Amino acid sequence: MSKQQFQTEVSQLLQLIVHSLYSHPEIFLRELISNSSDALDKLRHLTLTDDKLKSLVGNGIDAPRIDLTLDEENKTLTISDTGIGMNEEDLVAHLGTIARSGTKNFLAQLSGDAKKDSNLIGQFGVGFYSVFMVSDKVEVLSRKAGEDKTFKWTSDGKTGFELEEATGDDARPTAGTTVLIHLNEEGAQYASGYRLQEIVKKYSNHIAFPIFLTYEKSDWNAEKKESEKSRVTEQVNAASAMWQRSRSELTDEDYKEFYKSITGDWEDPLFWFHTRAEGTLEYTTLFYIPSKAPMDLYQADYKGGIKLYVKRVFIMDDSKELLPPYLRFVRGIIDSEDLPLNVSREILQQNKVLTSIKTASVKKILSELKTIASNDPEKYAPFIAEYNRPLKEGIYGDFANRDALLDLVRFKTTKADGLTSLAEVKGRMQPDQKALYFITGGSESMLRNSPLLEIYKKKGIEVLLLDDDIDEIVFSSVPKYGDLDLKAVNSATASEDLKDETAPEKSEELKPLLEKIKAMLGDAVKDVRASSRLADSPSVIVSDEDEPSARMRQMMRAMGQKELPEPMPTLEINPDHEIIRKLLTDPSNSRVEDAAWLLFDQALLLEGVPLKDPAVFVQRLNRVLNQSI
Ligand SMILES: Nc1ncnc2c1ncn2[C@@H]1O[C@H](COP(=O)(O)OP(=O)(O)OP(=O)(O)O)[C@@H](O)[C@H]1O
Repeated sequence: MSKQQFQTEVSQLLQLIVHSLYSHPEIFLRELISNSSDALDKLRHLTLTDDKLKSLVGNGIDAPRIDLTLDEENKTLTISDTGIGMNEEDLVAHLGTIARSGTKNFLAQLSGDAKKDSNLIGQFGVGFYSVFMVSDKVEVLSRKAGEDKTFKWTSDGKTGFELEEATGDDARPTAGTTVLIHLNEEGAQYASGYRLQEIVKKYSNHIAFPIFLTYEKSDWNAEKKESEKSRVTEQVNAASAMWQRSRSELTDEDYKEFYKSITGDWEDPLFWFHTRAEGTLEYTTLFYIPSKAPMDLYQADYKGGIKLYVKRVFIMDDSKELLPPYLRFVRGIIDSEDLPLNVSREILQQNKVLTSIKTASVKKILSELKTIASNDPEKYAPFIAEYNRPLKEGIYGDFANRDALLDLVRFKTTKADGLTSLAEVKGRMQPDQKALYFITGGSESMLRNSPLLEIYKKKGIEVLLLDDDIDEIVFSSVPKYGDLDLKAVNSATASEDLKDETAPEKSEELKPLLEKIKAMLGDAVKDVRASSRLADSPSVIVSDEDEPSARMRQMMRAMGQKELPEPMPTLEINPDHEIIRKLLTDPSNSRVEDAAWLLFDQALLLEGVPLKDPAVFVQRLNRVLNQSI
């Protein structure tokens, strides 16, 4: 028997682990199962490629499996696999040192602050040594495939380990590794078959090899009216990483069942996108679009819907880092071959591998949706009914994919029934139309009746009706659709587009009246000018491109922004309207002041802006009413 010290780095790492770096000691099982799964993967590969090992299959190499055996009474758990195994040198090298480059560097970075260090260690990975969170004595019996001897490695996880050749009952008849764990106080909770099943299902359900559990099972004997204990061996995992199979092997039913098993949803998903990437980065993604938007879609503390796996080992399932927030309704899995197993949430945020996977995944989801939208609008409609709004958030938040998202979002317009795409609106443009126009700021019926649309109706120009409360914020940040300008109908530049030749003359004639009204309205307006966009209404409020509109200001205030400079809207007057004509022919009319304020207030009301002083408005209205009756 030889007694050996751990490499200094191992001792340091062990110290760190045992001093509760992990808040979930249960992950020890995930780590050991994952090691077994790796060992089985390696041997599987060799039995396919190495003639000597190929010949040993069935005679020294058993069928791949992982066995968990629980001894409830003695509080021991063994994890045994039929994988590649380790010889004496391997055991020293793998379970006595940390061979990874950068280990020293990593340990030097540790600060002693458990929280900070746990993030770092997440990136580094603790692997096998995590077993010492639940045990003070671990025995490893291992026999390397193709060799005869079994070696026994024993350690208390403190200073070092003992190594000897295993004989008698300890000698393994076939290749593989058995890890015998004497559970300590912390680990005693895992001396339960039910608990182990739960952990295996949670973390290792889709490990590609069968995992069997031997434990003391209690069954209710109805006749005797008592529970009976019996020792049983049951397979506890599904043993198929469904997403690792090729698309051609899988039926629609397979996809739907798997969706239901991971989401608990009763309904079938709308669509799914299954991709395997090979090259610099290797990963598989399987994304589903639920037929109904998740209940928490609009809650700040929504749960992310993507499960992250590393080499088929479950890592986490509620991270918000796996897809951008606007795709929070997507469900499914990302399985990476390149991430470390212990990747922590904090690490995920800056991990380059994950960033690349995320970028590619977003592109994939959006392009698949685009294909459905163009090939099968009927299939696309229920998707839009549920998810148009989150896509709009993407237009605002995901600059890199804005163009793709603009093509996916659907709109109400003044011409089309139902919803339509920007591409379709573009296709219906008038020959001399200079831009695409939209109107925001109220309910659909308010928008449809807005005076701002009068001239567009007259000219046959289609206008997008943006009646969602986030539309104004979203679309004020989108200057273009392709090479076409996108303009709000109440913006000054939209009115430029509509100007006709007669306008300058009219504005000359109107000048004295405009100045008079401006003087009367004082600080309430920035300017009063002749309008080129009104047909039936006498007045309208417009705002400058670079200034938030009246309604936007209201929203900003509601969201707690108090320091907003007072809005200075511009009032536009329709030179052809009867009221204005009357005021023009009788400049000394005593009612000009009331008229000026009423023209302004009614324009505000149509914009959906509440009046600052409704009482004054009503008094004025009654005065004018009284004079006219
Ligand atoms: N069941 C096993 N069968 C064969 N070799 C094993 C087994 N368990 C561990 N090993 C060997 O010990 C090494 C160290 O394992 P450990 O879990 O500490 O790190 P890792 O698996 O390499 O890294 P990580 O767990 O961070 O992915 C493994 O790389 C492997 O070579």
